[in-house]
Amino acid sequence: MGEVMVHLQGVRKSFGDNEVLRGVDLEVRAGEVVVVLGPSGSGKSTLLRTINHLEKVDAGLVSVDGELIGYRRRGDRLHELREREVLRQRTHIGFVFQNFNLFPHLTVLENVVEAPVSAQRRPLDQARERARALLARVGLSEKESAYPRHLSGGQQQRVAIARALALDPKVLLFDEPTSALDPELVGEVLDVIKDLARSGTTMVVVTHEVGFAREVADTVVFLDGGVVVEQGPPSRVLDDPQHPRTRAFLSKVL
Ligand SMILES: Nc1ncnc2c1ncn2[C@@H]1O[C@H](COP(=O)(O)OP(=O)(O)OP(=O)(O)O)[C@@H](O)[C@H]1O
Repeated sequence: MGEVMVHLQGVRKSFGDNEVLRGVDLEVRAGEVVVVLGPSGSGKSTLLRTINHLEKVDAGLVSVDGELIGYRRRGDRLHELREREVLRQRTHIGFVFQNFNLFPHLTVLENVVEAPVSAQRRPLDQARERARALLARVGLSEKESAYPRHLSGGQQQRVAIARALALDPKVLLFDEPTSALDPELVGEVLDVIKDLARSGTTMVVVTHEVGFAREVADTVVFLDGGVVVEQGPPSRVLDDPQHPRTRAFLSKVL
């Protein structure tokens, strides 16, 4: 495993009086696949969203590749980053949403080309060439001229993964990437994520797929009530859980 790529320290987040994250520490190293499991409402999506500043933290620090997300240190004080700077940082972080979030009026190829051209100012020809290579990687070369509405959910999610990769992210975040899919389409999306894991992509995956966690995760993080109650290799957390909350969760889902 390489250097620390994502670092969360004492992260807290409330929505009104609902305290959703209650002091989360997390470290993700380059090339590591971290799978976050936990009951519904435990704060998994919120945790993921703090990593690219889609949610602003109330307390604690988040950094990606050594850069503070949302804040800059000046002397010993923290100053909030301007929106432009947050957007720049976000281009180093790929995010794959549950519901794909493709642009409906753009073709598959245009969806993948859009971010590197608009957010990273890459030349169009170069972005197109890279997008075609990524569509080949997710097995969708023949669909480059189709519109999202003509694709299955699994195909749309594979386009969304290609789009996230087009930014050459330092880390790729997945928020329940298969939970909006019909069961028969889940496998094709998980296969793409497994392929990325094998090639050393740094990833944080929030999912309910315990089998996937067992097969792919280097580290399983179990979140409950906004705190990490247990973390470690899948062989330990899933097969020999130490915390009663982890045991209770696994007895329901396995
Ligand atoms: N933007 C928001 N405004 C208000 N409350 C929110 C917001 N986002 C999340 N919450 C609340 O935070 C809590 C945790 O939500 P979160 O989506 O992070 O949990 P989760 O573990 O991902 O759940 P699930 O597995 O059901 O997706 C929930 O009570 C939710 O209602």
